[in-house]
Amino acid sequence: MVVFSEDHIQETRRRGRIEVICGSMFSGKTEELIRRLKRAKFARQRVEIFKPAMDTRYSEEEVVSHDSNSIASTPIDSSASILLFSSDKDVVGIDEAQFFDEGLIDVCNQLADNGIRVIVAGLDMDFKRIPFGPIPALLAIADEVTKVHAICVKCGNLAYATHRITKSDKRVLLGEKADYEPLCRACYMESLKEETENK
Ligand SMILES: Nc1ncnc2c1ncn2[C@@H]1O[C@H](COP(=O)(O)OP(=O)(O)O)[C@@H](O)[C@H]1O
Ligand SMILES: Cc1cn([C@H]2C[C@H](O)[C@@H](COP(=O)(O)O)O2)c(=O)[nH]c1=O
Ligand SMILES: [Zn+2]
Repeated sequence: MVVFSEDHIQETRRRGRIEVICGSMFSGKTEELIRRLKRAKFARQRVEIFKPAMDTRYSEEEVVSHDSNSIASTPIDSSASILLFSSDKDVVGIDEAQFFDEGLIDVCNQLADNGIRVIVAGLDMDFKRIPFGPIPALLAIADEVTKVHAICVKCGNLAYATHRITKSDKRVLLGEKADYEPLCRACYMESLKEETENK
């Protein structure tokens, strides 16, 4: 029996489905999204990538990973715009999906129902570990879910949450290593305890 580690059918045959890549910050969500989208392009699929226009962290136009991998994208303000730009596409990628409105759930379903492969990447939880924006509902309706993990910067175990270093209670705060760190559950709890003690 021959076992392929990659399901190549996704890259060559037009078949509607929703794939969600989730995890903490630095877990490799964007790299995995870019990897799948670049492979789809090699397979001559018509690909479009969207990101929230407010995510200007590394670039206004491109989707960029923490390791500087990048791919051209279309920044948009509202999930409804995705439908306008996607009718002639085979594959649609969406990064930083946690920042989109709840309409994204219906948009992804409509695209997949129309035969488009939809690949969504986003944070599953905010810095307080509360499920983030439309991601929990997208996980529910997805055909396939991939949870990726960063390395806990305190102990080297697998990280599962994002700890905010910067003092701010706002839910949305763009940032990277100076503002956030990926931690395992035990180190996350320890950090919260230290913060309470130092108040
Ligand atoms: N603690 C960490 N654990 C794993 N990767 C890390 C860590 N800190 C920095 N990185 C870098 O982040 C990259 C993943 O970046 P990216 O795909 O943009 O993640 P995400 O989109 O999940 O935030 C890794 O390839 C690695 O180079
Ligand atoms: C946890 C958390 C994160 N953010 C912001 C910080 C970054 O700009 C993005 C996440 O980017 P990544 O590709 O997953 O590294 O989200 C936020 O606004 N609020 C939060 O609670
Ligand atoms: Zn740890």
